Amino acid sequence: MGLMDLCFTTLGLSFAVFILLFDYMKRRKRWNNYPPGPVSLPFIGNLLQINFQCPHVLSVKFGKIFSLQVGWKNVVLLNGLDAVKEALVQRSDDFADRPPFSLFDHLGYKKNCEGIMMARYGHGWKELRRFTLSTLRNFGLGKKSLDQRVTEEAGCLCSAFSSKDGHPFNPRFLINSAVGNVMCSLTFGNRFEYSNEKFLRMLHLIEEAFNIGAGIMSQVTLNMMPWLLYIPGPQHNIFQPYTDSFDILREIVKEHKETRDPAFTRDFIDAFLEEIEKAKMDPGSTFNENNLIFTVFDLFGAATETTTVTLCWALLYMLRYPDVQRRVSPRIPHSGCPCVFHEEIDKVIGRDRSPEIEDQVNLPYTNAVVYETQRYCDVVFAGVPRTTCRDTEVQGFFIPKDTIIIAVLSSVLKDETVWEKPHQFYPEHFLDADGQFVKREAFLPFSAGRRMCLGEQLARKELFLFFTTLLQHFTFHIPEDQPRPREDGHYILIHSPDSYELCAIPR
Ligand code: HEM
Repeated sequence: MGLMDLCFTTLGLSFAVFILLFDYMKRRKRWNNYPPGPVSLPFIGNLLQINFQCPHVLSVKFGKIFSLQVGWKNVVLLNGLDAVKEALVQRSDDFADRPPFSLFDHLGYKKNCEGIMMARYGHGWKELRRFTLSTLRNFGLGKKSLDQRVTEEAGCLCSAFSSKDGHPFNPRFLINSAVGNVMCSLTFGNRFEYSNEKFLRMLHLIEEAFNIGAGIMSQVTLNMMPWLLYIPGPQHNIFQPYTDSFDILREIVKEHKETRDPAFTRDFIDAFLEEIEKAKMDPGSTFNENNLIFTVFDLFGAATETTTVTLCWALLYMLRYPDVQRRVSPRIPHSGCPCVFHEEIDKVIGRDRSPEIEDQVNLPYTNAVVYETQRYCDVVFAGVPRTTCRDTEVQGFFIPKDTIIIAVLSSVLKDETVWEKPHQFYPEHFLDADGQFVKREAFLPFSAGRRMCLGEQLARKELFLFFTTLLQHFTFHIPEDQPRPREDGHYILIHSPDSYELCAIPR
């Protein structure tokens, strides 16, 4: 071997040792009492050991609070009611941040212009969340109340189901259109026909963007290896549905600006434009036009998939558990079981008027079925990632600042120490001995604490009113010659049912 070769080999080896040492230092845990976890591999950490469908499976070995290494990022998973509640509720402030997400950095998200879902915890997020909550909650804006908008849409959804004349169909598309329309009504001031091309394209783009944002490529690969975005390749295609959605929203905002009457606020976009006007002199304000686009996009993304998928699960459970369906709405022939709850919808609401949100208190069984659907299908099964804003602790474990936190909601909704039948569909979880509805502390499908779901009230209304109106008008059957739909489904950020068909028979 020549001197030159020897030099290169020594240099190469030194470099390799340096890189391995650097990687080791990055992955080394220098804190006492940091949550335990599996041994991590150089550079990729525990990436190969993560079970994306059931992230809490390692808790069997490491306990309810355990750690993972994803690349050089420290991740801690919290499982079970006690750990999740202590972190998200009792130490709400410490766990209120979101991790940086390189996908969004490349889309132009920056301080005070990062929408609401992935916004870093701070003044901008607080201001925007307060504004969004009060604008959606006090929807005295425009001519119609929020309840009226949902009820009207539930009627349109029933007409669309009727048009299937009892033939088999997959309900997902119609439900998604109805749920999307409620958001359109709140944010743009009007609903669309389910066949409107612009509307369909927007729903399609949002779904595509949601799936991309939730996919392995953006969640893990681009976050771990953001340099991939600086070289050409198919990874750049992931931005298209986002930029196309932003273009559609930009056009809608432009129309609003042209037709806006400052004396009359029609919808969320008008209300936001008013805030932009007020904040004109403040260059650091969170109320700016790009942030309006990102916020509306977030609202659609957060609201449509979650609510649509939950309603699809609700109908799937009605097919799988006809006894439950019969108790909610009695027209399915049954074999002589006592009719304690059976006539609930017919008895309380009848046929001549639409269900209203006030009916909830008089429909304990129906309400329990909706709650149990959310518990059992655990749509957002691993929550949305959080980050610690400062050094903190949970259940005696030390968790340093900037740790990514996964509060596994599924482990709370199916916590074996809390629920009587955690792995069964059992509406009685939400009923007391007298058949009255009871709320449960471990019912956390919307998460908890500072960053908990902002749309809970709206989602609750939609789930109850859509479900009750559909059950008032139809009985649901599995189409002849089709198998009973499966209840395991698939997991990509949210837990969705595999596609299935049903027959909606008018009652
Ligand atoms: C069944 C329906 C829904 C479920 C299960 C659900 C669940 C969730 C969950 C688990 C989170 C993460 C909270 C956390 O980080 O701890 C979240 C956040 C969020 N949700 Fe929902 N959601 C639903 C419907 C909606 C609707 C209808 C809206 C729209 C109005 C909405 C808007 C949001 C927003 C904006 C956030 C981010 C909040 C923040 O970071 O401050 N969600 N949701």
